[in-house]
Amino acid sequence: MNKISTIPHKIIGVAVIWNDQKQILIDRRLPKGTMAGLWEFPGGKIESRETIEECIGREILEELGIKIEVGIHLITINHTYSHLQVTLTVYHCRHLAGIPQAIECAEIRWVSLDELDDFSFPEANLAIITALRKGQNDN
Ligand SMILES: Nc1nc2c([nH]c(=O)n2[C@H]2C[C@H](O)[C@@H](COP(=O)(O)OP(=O)(O)OP(=O)(O)O)O2)c(=O)[nH]1
Ligand SMILES: [Mg+2]
Repeated sequence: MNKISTIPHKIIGVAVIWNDQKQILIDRRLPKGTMAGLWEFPGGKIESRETIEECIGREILEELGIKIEVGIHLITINHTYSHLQVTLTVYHCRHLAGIPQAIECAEIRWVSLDELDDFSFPEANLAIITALRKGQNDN
């Protein structure tokens, strides 16, 4: 008999936030909960009646207290974890104002593309990081 999948599906807006030093902002997830302690690109769930760009701007203000410009789409990843399915819609963004604060995460860092290898990310992020590196080679 076919088993109907009942695992939750989250639609997430994700920001790759660049500063003027060509660094990217990453945050470390809290020590408890889903994917505890892993690093990620900041973002969160889309709410009804907002666009993905609005979602990203809102989440970044809520989670980090900074203003960003949401730029071009980088990649959309559909990934299934054991108990969760995620759609990560990732945009290049630019830091505009404010000093990032760890409001809803454990830690934050500005890192270069090369330094991303020193941090542990959720499985779905491999494709995001590959897309970022590919983009770098095109420049
Ligand atoms: N923001 C973000 N989420 C990611 C990344 N990679 C990845 O697998 N995810 C997953 C982790 C979470 O399950 C989900 C993000 O959802 P969320 O931030 O709204 O939810 P959460 O689990 O932190 O907490 P909650 O609000 O559901 O309690 O996407 C990433 O790079 N950035
Ligand atoms: Mg979040």
